[in-house]
Amino acid sequence: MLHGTRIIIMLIGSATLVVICAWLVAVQGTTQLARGPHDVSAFRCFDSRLPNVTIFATGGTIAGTGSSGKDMSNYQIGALGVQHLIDAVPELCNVANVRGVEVSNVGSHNINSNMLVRMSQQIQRELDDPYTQGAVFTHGTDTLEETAFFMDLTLQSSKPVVAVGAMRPATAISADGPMNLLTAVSLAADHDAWDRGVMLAMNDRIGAARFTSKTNANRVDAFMAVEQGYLGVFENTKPIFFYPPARPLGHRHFDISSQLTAQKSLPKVEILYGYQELEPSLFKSAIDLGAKGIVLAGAGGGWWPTAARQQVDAWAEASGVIIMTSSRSLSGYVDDSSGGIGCGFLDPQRCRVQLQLCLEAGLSRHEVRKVFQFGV
Ligand SMILES: NC(=O)C[C@H](N)C(=O)O
Repeated sequence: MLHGTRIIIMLIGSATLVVICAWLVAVQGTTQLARGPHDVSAFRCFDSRLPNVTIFATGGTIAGTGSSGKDMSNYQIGALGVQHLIDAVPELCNVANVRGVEVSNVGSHNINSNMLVRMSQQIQRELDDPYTQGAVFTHGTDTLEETAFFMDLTLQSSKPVVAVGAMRPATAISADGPMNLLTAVSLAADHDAWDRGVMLAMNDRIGAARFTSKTNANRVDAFMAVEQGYLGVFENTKPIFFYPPARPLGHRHFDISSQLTAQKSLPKVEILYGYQELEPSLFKSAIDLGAKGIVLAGAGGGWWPTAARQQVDAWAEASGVIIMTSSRSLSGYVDDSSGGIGCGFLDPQRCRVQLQLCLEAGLSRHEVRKVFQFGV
């Protein structure tokens, strides 16, 4: 009898222990995410089994509204705040715990290097947070590629960062913003997306920030990586990659965490366009206005009129301004043969961004050449 009671007591004790352990594991599971730096109430909805993804909003057409469903060019940019964008896609709650941070609400033609620096520092802090699994930033599409490339060069983390925008305002019939946002968050929440740098999620496709550009001013399928191709696609909203994770050759990280204050802008770099009968005095004006570097969007492999070239070389020599040569063609490689430092595979706008970061880092002309012409 005594023996039987002892067995029953032992059984009850063990069962209680199991229940307590299970409860502790469950509680630990929920509190681990909830206990993060963010109050759970900051999330639109919260499920401890889902990853935490932060959405940084900057404005653009994705946050724009027009007066009618067919208005796709004359609309108000930046009419909607980040919470509105999140609330418009309740399906986000099945994918991730999303939290919105409004960085700005402007058309992307008004983004400047000071805003880029601040946003990069904000996103980096978020990625360093163990409770955050990925980040998304919404942005106007016109200069999306510059911001995405800047983030690619300055952020350091295995976690996914996804750039997203829309070609149609939120009020348009068949607005593309909500689906683009859902795929972007799905990508940022997906473990297969780790170690791939900053990506773009536009029109059911995944592109690398280094190579994907806006190739059409109006159409929904505006973004392409003409030469290098996409990284993957979305099937429904699930990201499917073509290849395992990799970073492009020539990728280099620029640490902007310490040397820049939030008030500071990056060194001034101008872009000039190459054409028949190019007027060289435009370069002189850019130098006189304080440019530390000039990128020429030259013809073909970076060519421009020989007389203009010689004149500009003399000015550059006297002033110490770095002249870079890129191409006005949609894709291709530019080396040093047409003069200046060739931008390699980078288009003029990306060449400008990388040169700004090189100048900020204090690199010499020789070091700048090495950054752009890796492997040559
Ligand atoms: N589709 C867009 O987002 C274009 C807009 N003008 C912008 O870049 O802000």
